Amino acid sequence: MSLKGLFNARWPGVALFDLDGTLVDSAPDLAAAVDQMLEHLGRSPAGIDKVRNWVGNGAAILIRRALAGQTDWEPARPADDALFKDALTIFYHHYGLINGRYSRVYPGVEDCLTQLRQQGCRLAVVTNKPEQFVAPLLEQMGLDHWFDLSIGGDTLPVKKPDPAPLLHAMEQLGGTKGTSVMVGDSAADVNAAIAAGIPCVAVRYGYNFGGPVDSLGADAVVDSLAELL
Ligand SMILES: O=C(O)COP(=O)(O)O
Ligand SMILES: [Mg+2]
Repeated sequence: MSLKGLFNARWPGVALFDLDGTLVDSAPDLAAAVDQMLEHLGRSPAGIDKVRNWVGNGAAILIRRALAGQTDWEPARPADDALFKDALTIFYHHYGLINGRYSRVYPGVEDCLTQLRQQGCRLAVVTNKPEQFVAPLLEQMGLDHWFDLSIGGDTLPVKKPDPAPLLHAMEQLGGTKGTSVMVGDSAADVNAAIAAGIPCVAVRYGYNFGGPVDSLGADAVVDSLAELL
């Protein structure tokens, strides 16, 4: 189905948006906090180009990847448990201080959210980012007022690619599988949507590292959220 057909058949319904790499380019803040954590542990900084590729499966996997200096995507290699816990605590501290400072809303996002709301669509953020960082980032980016609900990576016992966060958000907003759409940037988003039985639009500009976004199996792939309108 074409992008237009996909949306026309579902609107006004429920749109579930991934956060990092879809609505907001948060990699500069995540990279700064990861590098501060690594320096604290006496290690060399990883830099934004590596860190960007480690985002999308939640903070714990981001930190496991950073400790392993991973250049491949799967699986996150196990790290010494005590070291991992320390690293995660240090990362949370630094990210809490820096969250939103260098992050930017992607072009096309404001227009897309404005128009979807005007059409009566209900909107939720469904992210793997830990919940405590979600509201502060949305507020700082001026995006909080668009969303009826946000689900973080630790809001439920499971996170994307498990379908539960998507289904939970959809049900909370009174949506059905026939009237809901997921919009994301990574394999976690597309696989969660497939498992939930709802269509997924993927953006090309985000952080997916598992290969080209076009081969993830999304129902549509766009270069900007403006294309959804
Ligand atoms: O891994 C993360 O913390 C980012 O999560 P998101 O891409 O699901 O917003
Ligand atoms: Mg993402």
